[in-house]
Amino acid sequence: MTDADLAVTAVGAAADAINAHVPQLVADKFASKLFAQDPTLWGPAAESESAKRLSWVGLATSSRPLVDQITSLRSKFAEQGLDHVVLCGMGGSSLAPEVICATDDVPLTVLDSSQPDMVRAALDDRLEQTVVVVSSKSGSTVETDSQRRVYEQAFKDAGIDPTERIVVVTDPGSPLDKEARETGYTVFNADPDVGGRYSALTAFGLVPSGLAGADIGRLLDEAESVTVALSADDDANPALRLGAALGGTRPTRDKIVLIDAGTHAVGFGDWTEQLIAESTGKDGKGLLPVVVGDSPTGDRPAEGRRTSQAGDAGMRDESPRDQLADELWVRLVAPDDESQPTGDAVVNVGGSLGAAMLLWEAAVATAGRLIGINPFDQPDVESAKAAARELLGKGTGETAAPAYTDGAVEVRSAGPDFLGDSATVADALRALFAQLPDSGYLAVMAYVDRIADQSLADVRIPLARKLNRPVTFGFGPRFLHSTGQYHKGGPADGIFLQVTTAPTEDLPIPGREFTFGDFIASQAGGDAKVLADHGRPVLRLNMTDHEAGMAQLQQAIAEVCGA
Ligand SMILES: O=P(O)(O)OC[C@H]1O[C@](O)(CO)[C@@H](O)[C@@H]1O
Repeated sequence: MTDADLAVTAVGAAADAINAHVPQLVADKFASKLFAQDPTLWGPAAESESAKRLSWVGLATSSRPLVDQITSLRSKFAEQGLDHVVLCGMGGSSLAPEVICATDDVPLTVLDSSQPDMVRAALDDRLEQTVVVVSSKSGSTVETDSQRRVYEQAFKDAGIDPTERIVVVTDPGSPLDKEARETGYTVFNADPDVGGRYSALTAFGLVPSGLAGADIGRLLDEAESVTVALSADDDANPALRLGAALGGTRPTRDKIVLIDAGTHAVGFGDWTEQLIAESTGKDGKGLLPVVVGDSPTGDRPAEGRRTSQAGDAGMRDESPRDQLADELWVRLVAPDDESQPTGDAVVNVGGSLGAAMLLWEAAVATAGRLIGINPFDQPDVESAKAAARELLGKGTGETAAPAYTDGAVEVRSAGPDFLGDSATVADALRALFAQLPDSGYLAVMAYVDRIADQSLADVRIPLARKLNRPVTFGFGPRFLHSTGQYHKGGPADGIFLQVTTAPTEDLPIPGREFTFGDFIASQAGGDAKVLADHGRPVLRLNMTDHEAGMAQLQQAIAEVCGA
């Protein structure tokens, strides 16, 4: 099925879900009501939130004035030789620009971390030519505020006026909005009636991307070209079809494996991951995105290959395997790919980037209705932030002594006491894996420098093969703003492997009584505590020496997975 610029082609249980649900969605006029911003579509409990979270349906038009504003600002910076754009932002404030720029092959440094070495590497990179975009809808995200503080200090130390180098994107009236205007920064206010994970076509997606040189006008054209198709009460509507496949399979297939099957959109799975996980993972329900494709975040295998044999052989970076009974495979294909998917429950999705972003936003909103949740709130994210703040108040991120230390790796558990008589890292891994429910998943959460240690993401592959269950990999604290909601609010069947490390060198945060090292440790400690409070098993491995610890971890995984 193709429409202009979009293709949603399904087979097996995915096709059955489409046939079962799309006619009713059409009869209910869901699509036209969605694009008319009807807040009642997800039930009375969701109405107050959805009433202020639906402007994204019209951004292809309403964001148009931004294009010239951003393009002229880019020209002004270019005249000054400022050609290195750094984006400070988390989750919905950075994931879309990362994909937009990687796909347009324009350079953008995405600093979405509190890991001291990663922050320092960004600070040390071409400051003289650097423009920093500080993006935060709420204006209160501590990672972003901390990144802003160190860049302000770095510019001042270099004799550079920060107001000439820092551009702020935030909601009107946010704490950041007020402070930025008082300070004299260039400020773009984003549409307040769009949530972070739906903000790709707002100033949050467009300002960093446009300043970096991406063709943001084309992006809006692409979204505009499919708005009629996506708002049509019609069986061919690609958003209704994809939404039904995502949220309407019976028996439920709630593990959504996102496979790079030749899409031109680099790292698209990372952006979709937050949209799916944070929108649906709540009330003990939801869809778990499992990204197995290329990604600028380092999920790309070490050799950096882009392949497109995914989907046919099962998955790009795993040996051919049978589809699990609770998996839906979504193959992200090239825009002109009209191949038919094969398998038990597979959907091919293709289209230009702008069109695909609007498609997925509408599809997840559709899936949310079928699953019976509010796709626009994130009720469990705050709990981890509060736990992190509590630990910071105690001056450190660590709460408990290690159960034991194996070489350069401190071993701790949180939640159920599952370590037993374990004495090594390999023993601890086996003990954690023994906690995996039949319907469960393993989430690997690595609070490390995601650029320097990007190859760590490859551990997902042997672990998935060994466990024959979905395995996700996320760099911390970035995943806290993406899949973190699902881990806490979704089905309670995850087991968690948390990796933390000693930074090469810590980094103070100007005006704060804690360092980046304290902060990231408290984020990891806080998240582990909240997961434990939800009764989830967490294995916490802390590298007291980074290189030695990482080598030990790789060796232990190889031993346990029988490599
Ligand atoms: O743009 P902000 O307000 O800094 O929030 C960043 C991210 O953190 C969250 O609020 C929670 O994880 C996301 O929904 C959001 O995209």
